[in-house]
Amino acid sequence: MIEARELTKRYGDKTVVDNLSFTVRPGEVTGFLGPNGAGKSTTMRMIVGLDAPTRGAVTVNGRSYARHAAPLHEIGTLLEARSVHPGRSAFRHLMALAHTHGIPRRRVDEVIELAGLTSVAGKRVGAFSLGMGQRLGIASALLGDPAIVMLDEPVNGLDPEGVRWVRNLLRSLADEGRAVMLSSHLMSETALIADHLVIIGRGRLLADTTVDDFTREAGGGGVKVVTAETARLRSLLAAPDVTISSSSAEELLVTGRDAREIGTVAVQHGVPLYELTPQAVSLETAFMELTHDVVEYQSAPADTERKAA
Ligand SMILES: Nc1ncnc2c1ncn2[C@@H]1O[C@H](COP(=O)(O)OP(=O)(O)OP(=O)(O)O)[C@@H](O)[C@H]1O
Repeated sequence: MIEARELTKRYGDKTVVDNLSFTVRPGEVTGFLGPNGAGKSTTMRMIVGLDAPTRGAVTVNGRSYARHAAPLHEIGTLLEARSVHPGRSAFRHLMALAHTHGIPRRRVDEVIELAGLTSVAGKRVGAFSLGMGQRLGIASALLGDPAIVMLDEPVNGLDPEGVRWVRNLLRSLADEGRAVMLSSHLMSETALIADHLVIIGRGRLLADTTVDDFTREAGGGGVKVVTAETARLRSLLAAPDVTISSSSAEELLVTGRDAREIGTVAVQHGVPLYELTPQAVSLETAFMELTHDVVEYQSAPADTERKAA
């Protein structure tokens, strides 16, 4: 479990992490999201003691990272700027790490296989592709069989097979009871992997919620109903707290009643429905809405760029 309490980091007069409290629980994948410069990497660095908080604290399995005698067994990490000696092979890199914790060679072989690196284990790390480097980073994170796994942008540079591998791996790590935290810019990917979301903007907590609740609440999207009897269904559903709009002859967008309620009314009155779809917004749309005001590096709208060109 990772517990951050009032975690704050200032660089000069700039507060990059601001009074941040959140918990990463065992058995769950927690997605850590925020626009560029929001403070995600700084927070992750503080979790593993690479940066010291200006105020507040963060613990890893109950104590600060530095107080663990064998931290690789507590938390395995993949952080963006990871230093791997380019002249070393993947095997030798992992063996060197294993030596620091008395981890046997058997475990090194295990994580090499788990990460799909068997055929390149003897190759110089300097010659690795971005994706292979990511796999090696994940293998290193898992070496100590840690209770917590924290990965900064783990699917960065991976091909679709690699992305699916990370997704399945993180799911199974959480299902084994580990606490998994990942940061990502890929909202749709995070929606597939994460159970829980911690979203920050300009260093502050914007949302601490589940993926389902987040998209549902941000959505308020209503329910799309397709039927040949729109007029009849409209009158059956009419109520002061119900809003119904229509974009075509057979399509209604109903807000104020969920799909189950609409379906029940339709069946009770013999109105055939061809479609009944809750309009949940995508995580990406919900994220953009939430973080719109706190984006540090705002791009110009595409049409402005075109005009300027
Ligand atoms: N050592 C440092 N000195 C001064 N400012 C820093 C330092 N490290 C980070 N910052 C600033 O802190 C802010 C947060 O940076 P951080 O890298 O934590 O954000 P992030 O959410 O990980 O961003 P990204 O998604 O782009 O990786 C940025 O404005 C960055 O410029």
